Amino acid sequence: MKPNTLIIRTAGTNCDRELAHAFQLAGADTHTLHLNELIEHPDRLETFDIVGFPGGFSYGDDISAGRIFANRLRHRLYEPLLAAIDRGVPMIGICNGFQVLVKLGLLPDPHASEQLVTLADNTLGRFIDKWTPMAADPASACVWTKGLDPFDLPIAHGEGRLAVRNDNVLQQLREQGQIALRYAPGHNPNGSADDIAGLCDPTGLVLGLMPHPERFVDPTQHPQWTRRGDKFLQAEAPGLTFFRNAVQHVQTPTNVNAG
Ligand SMILES: NC(=O)CC[C@H](N)C(=O)O
Repeated sequence: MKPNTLIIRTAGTNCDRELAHAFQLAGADTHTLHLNELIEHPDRLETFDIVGFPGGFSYGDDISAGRIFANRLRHRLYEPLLAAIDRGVPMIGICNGFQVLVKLGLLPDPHASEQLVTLADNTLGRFIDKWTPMAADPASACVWTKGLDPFDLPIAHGEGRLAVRNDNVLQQLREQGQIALRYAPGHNPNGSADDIAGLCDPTGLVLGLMPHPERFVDPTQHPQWTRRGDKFLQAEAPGLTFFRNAVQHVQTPTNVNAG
């Protein structure tokens, strides 16, 4: 079966088509819905196997990036989103989507009573757009990052500095295998605590990350593809691995609660 993937967009979203393309390459069907439509018909969430929150500048990054999108979800759709996670639905928030997931409270722990982490202005104080080396933590529970060797992905953000409420929170994230992705040592582009590039929830189903895996689903999207040799060209692009992992996860019957 082809998993049915929901992509939620709103005013200022700009990566929804790339995200749909990536999911389609990985073997999923995709439907892109405007947030207003989903708020009117929250039961539509029940028909999807995977959910994606794309990047962009939702509501012009007003107040802070992702805040308005997150508040609308928090007040109108939080329960249906929790129910989807309980059903075993993997979710990914990329860049602005990650900012939405942490400000909404789905990450790092959907049952926490307060916001535990945030994404603040880059330490350089400006938007940064560049290919960046990083690695997935093999000990992480994350379903999206399984089997990835160290790789490069493009980053493109102004507010990507992950800040944690206190050291206990960071310790817990480490112990629970929630640090899914880290920038390579010496390549932290934004000042994130512990070089964190991506976090998952304790179940490993929900991933948020600042880099853009949907922009590296074919080896020739890499700036050095002409110099990296045949092996590089024949291998699956690492960005695509994220989406294939999620598709395979929901195609495995024991991972999904029909409930
Ligand atoms: N590419 C993105 O999603 C950018 C996110 C957000 N607008 C920022 O600048 O931080």
